[in-house]
Amino acid sequence: MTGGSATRIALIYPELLGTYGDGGNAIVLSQRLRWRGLPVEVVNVPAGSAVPESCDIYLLGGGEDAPQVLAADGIRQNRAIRRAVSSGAAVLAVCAGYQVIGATFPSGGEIHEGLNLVDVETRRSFGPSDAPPARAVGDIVVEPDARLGLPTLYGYENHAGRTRRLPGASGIPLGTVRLGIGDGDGGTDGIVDGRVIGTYLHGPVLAQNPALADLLLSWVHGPLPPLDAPREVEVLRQARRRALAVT
Ligand SMILES: NC(=O)CC[C@H](N)C(=O)O
Repeated sequence: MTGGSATRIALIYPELLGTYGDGGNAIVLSQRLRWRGLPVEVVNVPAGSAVPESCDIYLLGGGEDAPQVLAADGIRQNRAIRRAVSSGAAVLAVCAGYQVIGATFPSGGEIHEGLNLVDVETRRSFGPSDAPPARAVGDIVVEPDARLGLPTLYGYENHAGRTRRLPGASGIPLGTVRLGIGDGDGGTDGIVDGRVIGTYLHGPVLAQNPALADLLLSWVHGPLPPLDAPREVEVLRQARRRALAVT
């Protein structure tokens, strides 16, 4: 994006993908820009409306199985997010959003087409047994891939789906699960492919992990001025680390 223009943050279909409070990610991103004196515009994209192509960061949150089908169908009406990504936009997709940006995901006993932005697929189970695993509910702690230069990620998860990379998938897992389930493939959570991030972490994830917010912002803005962030965030992160007994 160019020098003085506002960073545009699109909150996609919050009525369908807002069940778990992930709309807070838009608040965190915009506040971290405002604290730095940088202009920002949050673009609320109501369910069913055309997704604009002109945004810098696209946010998709978590939702229930049926709403996420509606969301995928609506977003697919145009290819705005795909075109924006190929022009340098970033995406943060959480839980249902993560499933939706992949190739396929389950809902109502059927497999639905995702947006194919990242090379993952989601099912109720990838195991041999007919009985799917229990819903993944609780705290989740992820050690991010070292290449991302991020500290430990904290959040909570609440999902039935299990996600895995497709053969030959591009991108890297967001990180290694130290507590919780994540993708459920035996150790990873999420994907980072170019400027597209998918993850199972709610929280909102950017409120608990401001370094991840700044990574997204730096991708679309370039180097960010230093920020004298409120100390409370780090105090809360340390308290969380101790409470979860993750060393
Ligand atoms: N928290 C969510 O977004 C849930 C996603 C999806 N409906 C599942 O249960 O797997």
